[in-house]
Amino acid sequence: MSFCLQCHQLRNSRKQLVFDVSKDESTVSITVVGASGDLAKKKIFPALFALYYEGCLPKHFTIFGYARSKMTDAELRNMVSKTLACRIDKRENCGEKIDQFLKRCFYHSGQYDSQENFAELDKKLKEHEGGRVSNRLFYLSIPPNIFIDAVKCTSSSASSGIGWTRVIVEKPFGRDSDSSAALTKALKQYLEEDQIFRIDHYLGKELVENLSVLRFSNLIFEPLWSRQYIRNVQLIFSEDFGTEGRGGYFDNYGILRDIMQNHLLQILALFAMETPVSLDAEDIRNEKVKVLRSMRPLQLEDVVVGQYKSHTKGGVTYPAYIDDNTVPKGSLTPTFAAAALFIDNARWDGVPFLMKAGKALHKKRAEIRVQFRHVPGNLYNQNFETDLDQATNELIIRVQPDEAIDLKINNKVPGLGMRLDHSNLNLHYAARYSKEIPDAYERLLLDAIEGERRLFIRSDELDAAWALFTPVLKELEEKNIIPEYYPYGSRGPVGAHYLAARYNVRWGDLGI
Ligand SMILES: NC(=O)C1=CN([C@@H]2O[C@H](COP(=O)(O)OP(=O)(O)OC[C@H]3O[C@@H](n4cnc5c(N)ncnc54)[C@H](OP(=O)(O)O)[C@@H]3O)[C@@H](O)[C@H]2O)C=CC1
Ligand SMILES: O=C1O[C@H](COP(=O)(O)O)[C@@H](O)[C@H](O)[C@H]1O
Repeated sequence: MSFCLQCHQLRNSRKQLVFDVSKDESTVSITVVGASGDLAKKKIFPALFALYYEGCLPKHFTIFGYARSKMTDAELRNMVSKTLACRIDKRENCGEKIDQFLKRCFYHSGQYDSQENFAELDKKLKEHEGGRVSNRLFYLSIPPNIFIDAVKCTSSSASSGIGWTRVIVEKPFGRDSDSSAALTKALKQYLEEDQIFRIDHYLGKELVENLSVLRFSNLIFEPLWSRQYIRNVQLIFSEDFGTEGRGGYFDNYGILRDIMQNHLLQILALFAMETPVSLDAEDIRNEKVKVLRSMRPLQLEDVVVGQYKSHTKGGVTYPAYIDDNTVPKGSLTPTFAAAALFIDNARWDGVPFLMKAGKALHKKRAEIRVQFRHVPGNLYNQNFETDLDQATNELIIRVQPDEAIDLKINNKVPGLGMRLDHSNLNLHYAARYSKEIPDAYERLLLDAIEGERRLFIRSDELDAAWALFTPVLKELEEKNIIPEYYPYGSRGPVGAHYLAARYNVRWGDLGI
C-alpha cells in the first residue's frame, strides 16, 4: 500500500491525473513489440517492473511481449526474471514483487506484418481485459524498417475498441528530413498525432527534467540566461565503450544522428527556449519548436568528426570501430563529433552552443556546461593565480553519472593575504536524496500511460531538428569526409579543441 501512496503523491504533483491507481476499473494492456530484443530486456521490462513496484501501474494491467521468436509465457517470464535479478535486487521485498509482476506478463509470437497474428494478440488481450474498458499501449521496440508494418497491424487488428490506443515509437525517426517526413506521413496513415509517442529517453532523465525547474523557479538563473551574461554553452556526451554489438545499426546512422540530432539537441532546445505560457505539453513544445527554428543549420566548417581506432593499454587491446564484424570494411561513419551551433534570436545571438559526443572515450558522462562572461572591471583580476579565463563562473549540470549541479564561484582563500580561489557550490543528488533516481524509461512509460506528452517529440519538432542537421549530414557523406582517428579510451580527436578555440571556447571537461 505504501507504494501506491508514493505513486499517488507522484501523480498528484503532476498536472494531469488520468486514473486513480486503486479505484480505476478500466484496464491498461501494454504490449512490448520486439520483446525478445536488447532494449526490451535492458530497459523496458525493468522500467515496467519498477513502476509496478512503486505502485504506479493501474489496478488492472497486463503486459504482453510480442516478437517472432518462439517463446512460451514461462520462457518470457524467465527472460524477464533474469534481467530483473541482475538490475533491481536492492529493493525491499523485491523477490515477492517480481513474482507478482511476472504473473501479469504474457507472450505472443507473431510476425510484425501479419494482421492475422495481431488479431490473435487482440483476442488474447480481450481475454485478459475481461470486458472492461481497455486502454492499450504498444511499445515498438523493433528496428525502424519494420515500424510501419507493425503500426499498420496494430491499428487495424489490435487497437482498443472503447479506450485509448497509444504507440511509443523508438528512435531513429528517419535518417534525414525526407525519410523522417516519410515516416511521419506513414505513421499518420494509421494513427492520429496524439496517439504517437516519439521517445527520446534523454528527456526522461532527472537532470534534464530539472533544467526547466532550475531556470524558471530560481530568480538567480533566468535573468542571466542570455547572450548578455553567457559566453558559451557546452553539451557533452561521452561513453567509455564502443558500439559493441550494435555496429550494424550504428553504421547506418553515426554519432550525429544517434546522439546529437536528438538527445543533445533536445537538451539544447529546453535550455534555450523562451518561457512557455504554461507547463502544458503543447506550450512547452511550441517554445521548443520556435527556438529550433531560430537556429542556423549546422555548417560543415563547424563540425569535426572522428572514429575510434584500436588501442592497447595495460596489456589489453581495445578494438577499433571497424573491427566490429557488423561494420562494413572501410566505413567512414563518425563515432565522435564536435559541432558549433548558433541561435539567431535576440536572446542568444552570437553565443556558441558547442556539442561534443563520442563513443569509446575515456569516460562515461553527459553534462551541460554554461560558461559565463568575465566580470567587467573585476577589482580582483590581479589576485587570481590562474588565468582569468578559468576565473569565470561556470554552471555544470551533470546529467549522468552521479547526477549533480555545480556552480563554480570565486572566493577568497582564508588567511591574511588576498588570494582568490575557485570553489563549487554543489548539489550532489546521491548525498542530498536517499531515494534512487528513476530510470528515464520509467518516467516516460508512466507519462505515456497517463497521456502526458510533454516529454515526447511532436512531428514539427522533429522536422525542425532534421532541418538543422540534414544538409551537413549529406555533405559529410557526399564528400566522403575522412574522420580523425582517435585511440579507444582517449579524449577524442584534437580537432574538437581547434573547433572550440575558433570560438574562443575551452571545453570545460578538459581537466576532469
Ligand atoms: N538497444 C538500445 O540500447 C537502444 C535501442 N533503440 C531503438 O529501439 C529499437 C529496438 O532496439 P533493440 O532492442 O536494440 O533492437 P534489436 O535489434 O534487439 O531488435 C528487437 C527485436 O526485433 C526483431 N528484429 C530484429 N531485427 C529484425 C529484422 N531485420 N526484421 C524483423 N524483426 C527483427 C527481433 O525479434 P524477433 O526476431 O524475435 O522478432 C529483435 O529481438 C530500435 O528502433 C533501436 O534503434 C533506441 C535507443 C537505445
Ligand atoms: O539512444 C542511445 O542512447 C544510448 C545512451 O543512453 P544512456 O541513457 O545510456 O546514456 C547510446 O548508447 C546509444 O548509442 C543511443 O542509440
